[in-house]
Amino acid sequence: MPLVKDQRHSPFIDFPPEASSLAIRGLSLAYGDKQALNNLTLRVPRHRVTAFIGPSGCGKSTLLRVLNRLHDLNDEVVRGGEVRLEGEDIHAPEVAVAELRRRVGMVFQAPNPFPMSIHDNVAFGLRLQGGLSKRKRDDIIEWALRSAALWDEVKDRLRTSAWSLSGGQQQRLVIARTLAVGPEVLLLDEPASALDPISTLKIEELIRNLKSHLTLVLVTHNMQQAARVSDYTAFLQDGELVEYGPTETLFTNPRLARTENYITGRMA
Ligand SMILES: Nc1ncnc2c1ncn2[C@@H]1O[C@H](COP(=O)(O)OP(=O)(O)OP(=O)(O)O)[C@@H](O)[C@H]1O
Repeated sequence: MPLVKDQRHSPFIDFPPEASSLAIRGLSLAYGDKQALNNLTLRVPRHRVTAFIGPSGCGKSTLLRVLNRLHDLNDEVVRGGEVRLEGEDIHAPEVAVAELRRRVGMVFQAPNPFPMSIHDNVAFGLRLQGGLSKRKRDDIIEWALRSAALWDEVKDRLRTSAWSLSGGQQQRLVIARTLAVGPEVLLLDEPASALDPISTLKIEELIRNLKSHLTLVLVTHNMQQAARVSDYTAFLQDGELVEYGPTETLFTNPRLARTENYITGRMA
């Protein structure tokens, strides 16, 4: 992936606009008096995995939630700056939030399948969109379950309750449900932190595979996980972007002492 400026001495990587999916500029956010994000500027490259890491409370989830406008209903939130998805301002008045959330899907820490069958979970968003024949819908459901590496485990019991699946399978079902409506970006907020090690590895493999056609943004507490799955890593502290670079560089040769102290565990 080409970079737009000499990265040897800068703690910030950058990408040309045509290689980025999301462009965040001068983004600040406060919950009432509590400043959570402070003047963040970064671009998220298309069809790559970008990890947000940093100590608890540094603003990782807040930043992720801005990207599909999950703060909209919180009257306390005051935001400044802008976020562009493929060049379009996501906060512009003409943007339909439901369509934005279709394009920018989100998966949370705890798997949250709906109380319905495996099939109906994946069909849910497709039915809301309407306009598809049953045959076409079933093809998309199979494609989404295959893309989420779940098809072989559920193809003979699509009509059973989603809650009969294991936690790891439920999380892959939620990913399939999100994929079914054709997002361009997938936001993952600690997607494996409630899962056992084997399920975690499956989710990580899935994340790596999905970047062939999706842009992925991963919030994780687990630095080994960020190192295993992401191409680029942004380190946040106290609501500020401290360093942003190729994951390998950030973990083996960080530019700043603050980053090094965090990744070596010298700072909680
Ligand atoms: N709904 C909210 N109302 C008020 N303050 C909030 C709210 N959500 C988060 N905060 C505060 O904003 C700051 C950033 O929180 P955020 O959850 O984004 O951090 P984080 O890096 O994701 O933390 P963690 O790793 O613990 O999940 C914290 O000080 C947090 O207490």
